[in-house]
Amino acid sequence: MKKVRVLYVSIEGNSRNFMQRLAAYAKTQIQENPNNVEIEAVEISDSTDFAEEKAPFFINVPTYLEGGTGIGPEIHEIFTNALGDYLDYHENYKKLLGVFGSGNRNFNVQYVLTAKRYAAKYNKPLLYSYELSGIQSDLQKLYTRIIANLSKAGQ
Ligand SMILES: Cc1cc2nc3c(=O)[nH]c(=O)nc-3n(C[C@H](O)[C@H](O)[C@H](O)COP(=O)(O)O)c2cc1C
Repeated sequence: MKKVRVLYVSIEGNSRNFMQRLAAYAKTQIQENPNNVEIEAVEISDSTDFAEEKAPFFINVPTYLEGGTGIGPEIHEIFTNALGDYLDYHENYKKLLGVFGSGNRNFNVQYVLTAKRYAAKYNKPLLYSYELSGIQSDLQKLYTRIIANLSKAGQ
């Protein structure tokens, strides 16, 4: 059975909840079709040991920014930096296939800006974004993007 890792950050629990539901959703899809892909959701935090990723993977990151108006050059990421460090470790980012992002539309132009910034920094596509802990259709759409992009990458 094929399996892919999705590395994620979660400070307040929304992304963790989403990723657990995504892994459970993938299991239901595998029951329907054994060729579907299992999701290994891996939380990255300040206490995660760095490791070299062995296979292509995705990331899922919420938005936490600080500084200035929020969109100028003076902004910087808060709370998600462990993921950036993990991606840089042994050039893990070279195996990164794409980025999923979450946020809150109340932040207007800053909506899912962290994921956009990660995508731009590592020159990878932002494949999907959703609000807070997402809804069922987000799970379905994001899972479809995972399957499509794995296949595009020849996995
Ligand atoms: C201090 C703080 C700053 C945030 N800044 C943004 C933001 O700039 N843009 C955005 O779309 N969402 C922003 N959010 C919303 C979070 O990204 C959103 O609640 C997300 O689901 C949190 O994920 P988590 O619960 O997994 O940590 C912010 C939330 C907090 C608490």
